[in-house]
Amino acid sequence: MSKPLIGINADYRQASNDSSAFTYVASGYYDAILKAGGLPVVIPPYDDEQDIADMLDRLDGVMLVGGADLDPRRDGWMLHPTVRLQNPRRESFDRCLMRLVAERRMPVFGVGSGMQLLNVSQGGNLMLHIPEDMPNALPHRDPLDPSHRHTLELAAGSIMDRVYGDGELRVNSMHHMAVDEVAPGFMVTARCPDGIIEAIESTQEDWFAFGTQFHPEAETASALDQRIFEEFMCGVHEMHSQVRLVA
Ligand SMILES: N[C@@H](CCC(=O)NCCCC(=O)O)C(=O)O
Repeated sequence: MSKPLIGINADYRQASNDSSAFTYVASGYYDAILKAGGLPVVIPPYDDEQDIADMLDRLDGVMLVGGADLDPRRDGWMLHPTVRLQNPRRESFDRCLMRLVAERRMPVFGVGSGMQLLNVSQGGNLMLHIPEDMPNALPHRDPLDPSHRHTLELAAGSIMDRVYGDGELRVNSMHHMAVDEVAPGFMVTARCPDGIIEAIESTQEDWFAFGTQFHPEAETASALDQRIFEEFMCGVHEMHSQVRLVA
C-alpha cells in the first residue's frame, strides 16, 4: 500500500468585522501523521453530505481533532453554563463526517473533542463539566499552564498498553468535559487515577477506531506519544489489507 491518505477535520472561525472566515488546524496533527508514514489532507467543513461521502471514497482513514465543546443540545442534553461551543458549521460537518465514517467502518482516531464526538456518535455520553460531575477529580485543565499533565492507568493489551507499556506515564491534559458512559462496542483503555476516562478503543472486529482525551500531537506531547500515530497507521494498513482480501 502506498502511503495512506488520512483526512483531518479542522476548526472554523466565521467572518467578523475585521476578519474573513477561515479554517485552521494545529500543525501537530498533520506533522504527526506525516512522521508516522501517512499523507494528511485537511478537510474544510463541507456543507453537502454527498461531497463528504465523495471525499471519504478517496481516504484510507480519518483523524478527528480537538477543539471547543460539542453542543450538548444536539445530543438531547441541556446546555451547561461552562460550555464553550464549537462553531456550529464545524460541528455540523464533524457530526456528518463521523456518521459516515462509522457507517463505513473507516479507521478513525479522535483526539480531545474528537474522541468525545466518537463516543457520543456511537451512543455514549459525556460529563459536561468535570469539577461539577466529579468534584474530587484532579485538575484536567489549567488555563495558566498549557503543559498541565497527569498520570494514566492503562488497560492491558490495548493500543495504549502497546504504546506505553509499564512504568509511570504522564500526559498533557486540557479539557473540562469527559467521556462518562462509553459507547456500546467500545472499551476504556486508559484512565486518570481519579477515574476520568482518557482513552477508548473499538472492540469490534470490523472497525479500527480509538480516541484519546489527551493530545499526543501537541507541543507538550512526549516523544513516546508519537507511537500512537504509528499504531494508527498500522491499523489503517491492516484494515486496508483486510478490505483487499475481501474485495
Ligand atoms: N472542549 C472539550 C475538548 C477538549 C479539547 O479538545 N481540548 C483541546 C483543544 C482546546 C481548544 O482548542 O480550546 C473539553 O474541554 O472537554
